[in-house]
Amino acid sequence: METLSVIKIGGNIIDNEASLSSFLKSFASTPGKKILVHGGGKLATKLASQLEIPQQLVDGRRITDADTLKVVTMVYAGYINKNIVARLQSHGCNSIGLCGADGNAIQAHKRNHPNVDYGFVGDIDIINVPLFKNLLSQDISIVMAPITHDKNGQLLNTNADTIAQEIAKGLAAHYDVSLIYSFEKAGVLLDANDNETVIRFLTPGYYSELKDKNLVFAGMLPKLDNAFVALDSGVTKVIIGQADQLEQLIAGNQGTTIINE
Ligand SMILES: Nc1ncnc2c1ncn2[C@@H]1O[C@H](COP(=O)(O)OP(=O)(O)O)[C@@H](O)[C@H]1O
Ligand SMILES: CC(=O)N[C@@H](CCC(=O)OP(=O)(O)O)C(=O)O
Repeated sequence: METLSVIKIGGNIIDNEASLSSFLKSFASTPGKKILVHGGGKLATKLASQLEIPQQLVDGRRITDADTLKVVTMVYAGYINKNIVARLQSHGCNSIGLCGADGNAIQAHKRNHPNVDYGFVGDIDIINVPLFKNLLSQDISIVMAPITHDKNGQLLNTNADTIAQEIAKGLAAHYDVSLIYSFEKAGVLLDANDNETVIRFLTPGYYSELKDKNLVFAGMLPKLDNAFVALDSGVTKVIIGQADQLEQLIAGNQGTTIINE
C-alpha cells in the first residue's frame, strides 16, 4: 500500500514565524502523499479578544457562538489556510486548501452534549474518501482547515486534532497511514514544562495513570484521545512530537509513539 502522512501542526507553531517557516519547508520536502491539518486556536483567541468577543474552552474545545464562528471561519479557513498554501507553493509543493464544505470534504453535525452547550461545534459524520484520493493521486497535497459543514448550509467549528484523526482513520483502508501530531513540545512529557522528560511509548493504561495524576491536561487530552482512536481504527503509526523534528518523527526516532499495549 502507498504511504500517506497526515500531519497536524499546533497553534503555537502557526503563531511563531520562525517555527512555521521551518516546519513548512520540512513538510514540502517530506516524500510521499501528505495532508497537513492546521488549527490556529491561539490566533482566533487573540482576534476574538481584540473584537471583545469573550472566549471559553471546555476540555480543550472552544464554545462557539455565532460571532465566534465568524471569527474562526475567517481565521482558520481564510487567513491561515491560504497563507500556508501560498508558502507551500513557494517551496514547490503543489497544495490545495480546503475546509470541510469545499468538495463536501467533511460533513458533521452540531454537537449534542448532555451537559455543555458547545454552540456551533461539529462532530464528524463522514469524510469524502474519493475526493481525498483523487487529489492525492494527482500529487496535490491537501491543507485542511478545522471548519466542517452539516450539508444544510451551516458551518461548524471542529477541533483540529479530531479532523486529523478522522482523515487518518477514513483513509486507513486505502493507504499505509502515519498520523503525526506536531507541536512546540518534544512529545508527551512527564513534566509538561520539561522537554527532557519525553515519554517515548504511551499505552492506554499509562495514559489513564497520567490523567489521574493530572500530568496530562488541557489540549493534550483531546490530542491523546484522538491518538488512541486512530490507532484502534487501522492507522499504522501515531506519533506526537516537536514540529521542528518532522523528519525524525516520521521515522519514529523522536517524540512519543502511541501503542496499544
Ligand atoms: N504531559 C504533557 N506533555 C506535553 N504537553 C502537555 C502535557 N499536558 C498538557 N500539555 C499541554 O498541551 C498543550 C498542547 O495542546 P494544544 O495547545 O491543544 O495543542 P496544539 O498546539 O496542537 O494546538 C501543550 O502546549 C501543553 O501546554
Ligand atoms: C471546537 C474547537 O475547539 N475547535 C478548535 C479548532 C482549532 C484548533 O483545534 O486549533 P489548535 O489545534 O491550534 O488548538 C478551536 O476553535 O480552538
